[in-house]
Amino acid sequence: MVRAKLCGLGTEADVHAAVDAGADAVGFVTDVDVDTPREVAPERAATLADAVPPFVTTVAVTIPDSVAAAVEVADRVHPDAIQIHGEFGPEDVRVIRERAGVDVIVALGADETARASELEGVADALLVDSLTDEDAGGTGETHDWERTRELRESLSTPLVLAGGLTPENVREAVETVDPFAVDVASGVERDDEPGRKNHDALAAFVREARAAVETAPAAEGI
Ligand SMILES: O=C(O)c1ccccc1N[C@@H]1O[C@H](COP(=O)(O)O)[C@@H](O)[C@H]1O
Repeated sequence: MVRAKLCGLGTEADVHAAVDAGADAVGFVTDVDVDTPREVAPERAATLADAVPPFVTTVAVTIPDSVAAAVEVADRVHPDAIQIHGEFGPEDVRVIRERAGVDVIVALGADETARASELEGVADALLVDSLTDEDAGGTGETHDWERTRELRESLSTPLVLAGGLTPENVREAVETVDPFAVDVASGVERDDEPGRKNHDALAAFVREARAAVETAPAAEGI
């Protein structure tokens, strides 16, 4: 069954709603040098992560400008995993894993197939997103899912599908790409308050993702 990460949470109420919705992972956007309504300070991310019960993975989502900055975010937030955006290579990821002592999810663009191969077996997961020129996510834009399916088939590292997912399109996205997990930020937000979550949309997103008919070999015949 596909897993769901609900990302960009900024309040305790949104954290509880995400957990109640059945999230497998929750994300806190912190230390990103871009303009986004989802950013929280590392200390706030740590407080929110503290409110997450066992069996739900906490993820610090960040755009660090160095390996040391990535480790510092992990040290300040104490997440279960860190999601790094930026031009990090396999050796960087190895060092971050070792120094931070947490799983490392590397965000990359859907066309970065060579980089994905380099990071295969080094990163704990690869998150394929529709990134901006600054390597940021949260764009609300989808990408070519057929291509991402081909990438997924070429990798054994878990692939997380992100970028423009919503309760309305996530079922088709899962059926097309067959990812390990899906990730959403802007597609489950309130219209009247950017950055805050629509709690009905959080529940609908998880429900729709899990309603998808999956086609991965591991799921066949079960
Ligand atoms: O959400 C953000 O604003 C953000 C900023 C900087 C780096 C990553 C960010 N978010 C990540 O992007 C995905 C996809 O976002 P969306 O669903 O297209 O809005 C999100 O889940 C985060 O992992």
